[in-house]
This record gives sequence, structure tokens and C-alpha cells, in this order.
Amino acid sequence: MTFGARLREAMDNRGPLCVGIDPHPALMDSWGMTDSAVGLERFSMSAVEALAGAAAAVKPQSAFFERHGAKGIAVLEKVIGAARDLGTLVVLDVKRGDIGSTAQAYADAYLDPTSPLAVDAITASPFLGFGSLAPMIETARAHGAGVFVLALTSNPEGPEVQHARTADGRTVAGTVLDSVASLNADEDGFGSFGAVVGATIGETRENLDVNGPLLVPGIGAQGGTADDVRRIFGPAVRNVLASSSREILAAGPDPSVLHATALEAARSFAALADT
Ligand SMILES: O=c1ccn([C@@H]2O[C@H](COP(=O)(O)O)[C@@H](O)[C@H]2O)c(=O)[nH]1
Repeated sequence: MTFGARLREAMDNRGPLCVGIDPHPALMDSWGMTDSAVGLERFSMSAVEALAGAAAAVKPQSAFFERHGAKGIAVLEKVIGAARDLGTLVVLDVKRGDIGSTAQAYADAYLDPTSPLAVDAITASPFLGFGSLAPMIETARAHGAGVFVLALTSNPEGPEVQHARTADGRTVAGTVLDSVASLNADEDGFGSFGAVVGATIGETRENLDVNGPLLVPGIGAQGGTADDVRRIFGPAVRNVLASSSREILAAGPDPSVLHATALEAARSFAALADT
């Protein structure tokens, strides 16, 4: 099955929620865990075990593992394996992008199933030129994985680049969205290539229908709400995979409370798609 088909099924069965695994030092402290590789492992494994089954996907944020060096990467590997064993899709938030030959190495690291860090999908940055992502796109296609490309990010600095106009009058974000849509053009169902569009962007005139998933961060801690998602995405809301990290993780460490919080969030985003 392609990533798009697996994700559609998971979103339909569990609700369109992706829970971010972002082990911030302050969150680890509030869970009674130290800011160390040991604390990182306890935090992340407890989160994955509590959240698997309550969300369509989990999204480990690579930076929070990288900051613990080699031991942190070992924990990331364990977290990815545990989530996949529990039947939850893994979107690794690494925002990779580089010249083609290096992009291939990133693709090998995350999208080739023989890699220890292989996941279902990654986030990628198109700001070295959309074509530079080709090795990631081709590797994902070859192995039934997916790629979410940054288009309209949730941070306030994003518009200075993403709203800029290209020579043909389209915005940079518009060209990214069009390119993602063309990657999914031959797809009958739900494509495996998605765009990242924040819940905090306010208004947009861009065409958000990419015939594939829209990963939507910025919900909760950054101020985005379910109402914002309904307003921004309109009919494309059916393709939204709502992503929230700190707001849901703040409900821990009790696994049953964490699980219930994610279930409730998944229900509320599923209701948006039904309206
Ligand atoms: O536009 C983007 C792209 C990615 N992110 C990432 O999502 C989470 C958000 O965490 P919260 O705690 O829910 O704010 C984080 O890992 C970001 O790096 C994003 O926020 N915006």
C-alpha cells in the first residue's frame, strides 16, 4: 500500500490527528524526568505507548533527539520502531533539503526500509528549489513512503519567503503547492505527497487541494484552533492531518489521561471533516 492509502485509512479509522513527540526539557521536567538521554527515552517511549492507537500518526521532532547526540539518535530509532510495531504511522519531522546528491543520502536515511531510521514519511524543505527534492520523492515512490513539503509554515517569519512572488506572478508557496499537486496527479485516491500548512496562517488565497494530505501544525501551543482549521481549509479540510505536540503532551505523564486527551482531539478534528 502507498503511504497515501495507509494514511487515508488511518485518518478514517482513528481520526485525522498526528501527535508530535517533542521532548522539550520543560515538558520532561513536568513529567518528572531529567533532561538526559535516559529521561528522553522514558519520556518518548511512554508517550508513544500511550498515544499509539489514539492517533493516525505520531511525529517525532528530530531536533529534540539530536540535541542528546548519539544516544538521542539511538532513542529516536527505538521510538520509530516502537510506534511502527504498535501500528501507528511515523512522520519524522526533519525538514531536510539539500543539493541532489546529499538529498539522496537523506532519502536513504529515512525513506529506504533497510535503514535503521526508516519511517513512513518525512518533512522536507523545498527552499533549495523544488527539483532538489527529486531524490526524496523518487525514493519515497519506490518504497511506498511519503514526503510532506513545507509550503505555508506556522511560524510568523514564514511569509517573508513564502508570500514572495515569482517571475510568473505566483507566490513561492503557490508554486510549492502546485508542484506537490502535480506529484499526486496520477493518483486515483489520496496521494503520498503532502504539503505543510500551518493552522496559524490566517487567511490564504492559495489552492490547498493537492490531491494528498495537508500536515497542519501550529494547533494548541502556537495558538491555532479547530475553528482556524475549518476556516483556512474549507473543502480541503477532509485532507487535513492536524498536528499538535506540546498541548497534548502537557496532559502526561499519566498514560490513560494522555491517551484520552489524544482521542478527544482526534474526535474533534474528525468532526470538522464531517461538517
Ligand atoms: O510549519 C511548521 C512546521 C513544523 N512545525 C513543527 O511542529 C511542531 C509543533 O509543536 P507544537 O508544540 O504543537 O507547537 C514542532 O515540532 C515544530 O517544529 C511547526 O510548528 N510549524
